[in-house]
This record gives sequence, C-alpha cells and structure tokens, in this order.
Amino acid sequence: MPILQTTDLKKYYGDEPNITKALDGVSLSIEPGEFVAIIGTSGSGKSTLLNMMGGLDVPTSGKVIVDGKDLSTLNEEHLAIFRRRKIGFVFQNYNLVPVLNVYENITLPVELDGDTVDKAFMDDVVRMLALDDKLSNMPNNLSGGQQQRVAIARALISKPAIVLADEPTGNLDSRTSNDVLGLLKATSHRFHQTLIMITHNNEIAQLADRIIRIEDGRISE
Ligand SMILES: Nc1ncnc2c1ncn2[C@@H]1O[C@H](COP(=O)(O)OP(=O)(O)OP(=O)(O)O)[C@@H](O)[C@H]1O
Repeated sequence: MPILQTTDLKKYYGDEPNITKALDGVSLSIEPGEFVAIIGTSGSGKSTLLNMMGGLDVPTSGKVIVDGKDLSTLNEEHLAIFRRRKIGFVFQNYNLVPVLNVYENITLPVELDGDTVDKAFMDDVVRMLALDDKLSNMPNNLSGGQQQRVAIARALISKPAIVLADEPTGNLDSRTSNDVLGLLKATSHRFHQTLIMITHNNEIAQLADRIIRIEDGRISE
C-alpha cells in the first residue's frame, strides 16, 4: 500500500480572470521507504504540493491520503496531531527556536506530544548527525550546516513515516549541502522512512530513487 497518495489535487488562488492554478490536477503515489525528489522551476507549484502532502494547507479539490488516512476528514486539531506523529518537516531556513538549545529544539515535537524521549534513539540520531557535542549550544552559535542537521534530527525524533524537505540545502554551500544530503538520505534509509524532497537542483535530484517534475502545477514527467 502506498504511504502517500494524491488524487487530482488542485490548489487555486484568486478568482477568474486572475486565477493562479498553483496545482492543477496532481495524482501521484509514493511507496514506503522511497526517496522521491520533486523538481521544477520557481513558481511551478513544488512548495504548494509539499504543503498539501504535509497537511499544512488544504487543497481546493482532490485528495491527499497519508498512511491510509484521508487528510480532508481531519479537523485542525487532529491534523496537527497527525502531522506531529506522521510527518517530519525540514525547511530551507531551518525554523529552529532561537531561545531553546539544540537538545531542546530536537526534542520539542516529542515534548509537545506529551511523550517521553526515546533516549537510545535520540543518542543514535544525534550520533549519526554528529551533534553529540553540540547539544547545549544555542542555534545562533551554530553554522548553517549544523543548524540544518539539528532540524533533521528534530524531524526524525518522533520517528515519522514520512520526511518532507523543502529545499533543505538551499542556504548551504555545495560541500555542506552534500554532507547534509548524504546524512538526510542515510538517516531516512536507516530508519525506514519515506523521504520527499523539493529541489530546483538537477544534480541533487539525481540522489533520489525517483524524480517527479512539476511544470505549471502539473506533473510533466
Ligand atoms: N498564498 C498564495 N497566494 C497566491 N498565490 C500563491 C500563493 N502561494 C503560492 N502562490 C502561487 O502559486 C504558484 C506556485 O507557487 P509555489 O510556491 O508552490 O512554487 P514553487 O515551485 O515552490 O516555487 P519556488 O521554487 O520559487 O519556491 C506561484 O505562481 C505562486 O505565485
């Protein structure tokens, strides 16, 4: 069974004649454990698609089914819980909480869920991302690559089935990008997670098992 499916997904902004069809009928199916890159030019609809898949925004029409659950059947509160448990997000600008240290940033989703941190798993993730000696640092004392590794650890800590990454290396130099991508790929593989990553970089997309190209809100390849 696919872990994620969209059916004729549409997202329109505005009204005729000034309507923007950000997504215009996207149907796709992603299997558990797959690494999929979504590629396309600026404004093609990549972020809109990722936001719909992660339940961060609602479509104009069409369906998103994650792990057998139709997201349109969930109210705001249940959607928030669903996101926290099923999906890990990694954004281009890291989105770390500046007043929390590295340890607190990583464990925040678990704390918010009223859960206890799986200590052995935390150690594993932190070691894999080489953050062992950074746990008491504040985010603003870290390099971009280190901050993105913290964001990846935070995305993984609740053991989500799916990791959604929106241009995760957009703010990093090419060497750090390669390191971060290698770690993202290795960690999601190690923990049997599905990784869906937006990029406008062809070279980065080649790391994926499958590339989905978006053009004007539609799948072109
Ligand atoms: N909130 C919004 N209101 C109106 N139009 C929007 C809104 N969000 C996105 N759009 C439009 O929808 C289209 C798709 O935007 P989207 O951000 O998904 O593209 P993208 O492929 O992620 O682009 P980029 O690579 O530049 O981030 C664009 O034409 C954009 O201007």
